[in-house]
Amino acid sequence: MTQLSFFKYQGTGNDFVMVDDRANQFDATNHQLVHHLCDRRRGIGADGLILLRLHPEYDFEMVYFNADGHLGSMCGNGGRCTVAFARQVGVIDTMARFLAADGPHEATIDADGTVHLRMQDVAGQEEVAAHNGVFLNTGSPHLVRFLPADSLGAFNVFAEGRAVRYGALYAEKGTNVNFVEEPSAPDAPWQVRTYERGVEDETQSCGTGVTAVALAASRRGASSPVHLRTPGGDLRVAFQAHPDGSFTAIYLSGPATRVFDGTIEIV
Ligand SMILES: N[C@@H](CCC[C@H](N)C(=O)O)C(=O)O
Repeated sequence: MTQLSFFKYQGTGNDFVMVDDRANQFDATNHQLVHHLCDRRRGIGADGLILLRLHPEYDFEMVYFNADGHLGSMCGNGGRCTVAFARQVGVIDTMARFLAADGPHEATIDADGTVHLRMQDVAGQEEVAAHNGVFLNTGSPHLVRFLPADSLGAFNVFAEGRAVRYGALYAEKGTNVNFVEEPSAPDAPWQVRTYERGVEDETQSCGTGVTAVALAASRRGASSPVHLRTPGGDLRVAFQAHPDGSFTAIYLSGPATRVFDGTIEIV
């Protein structure tokens, strides 16, 4: 029996077990252990687990696992939390250049703790008639489906999201699925609920998901920055949209909070 020290972070309710693995001691192939640590009844409980590792060319590397114990693709909320964590342990001050699953990222931290995370450029988006939505890759794959006014609150995100995630179109790799309601007034936020692949449930918020929604919304008239409201809180996405359908200078901004820390026995 050994003990693992961990920190718990959350960004708009998307929560993560954070491990300082600068000594490179965590066995990243131990999917069962990651799954156990993310278990809300038997472990610490989280939507994912993140290792903060050193990297020779960057301030640090972020290694992200979904709650199912397997390596995930990019995690926007997790990225913001890792930046806040890197500052907590003294790896960075208010600016970071780090490596994640989808490549390099830059970030800054405001005095109030807001983290601005630069996302990878996005080449475009694809109409998906079968699901009445659009598909984009913002570091993670996302289907965005727009719903009629006043329908998001009662919408069955779990059942509908799961059907798309495991459906014929995405069967091989799966996708995250976002359901969106357009703002009722010009300055109101876009409302988003997300079914997350790898968590296999609705989460309180998804950073790469709201980024996908903001870019899809720009094709429906929204201009940068787009304000988005998730069940776990508000996020902002700024970007430059180009005539060829691509997007650059994409920034995801929002809070990233340390919740608690501790140690857990592992076998
Ligand atoms: N919560 C994340 C999304 C993580 C990616 C995902 N679940 C996957 O691997 O498909 C976020 O904030 O972006």
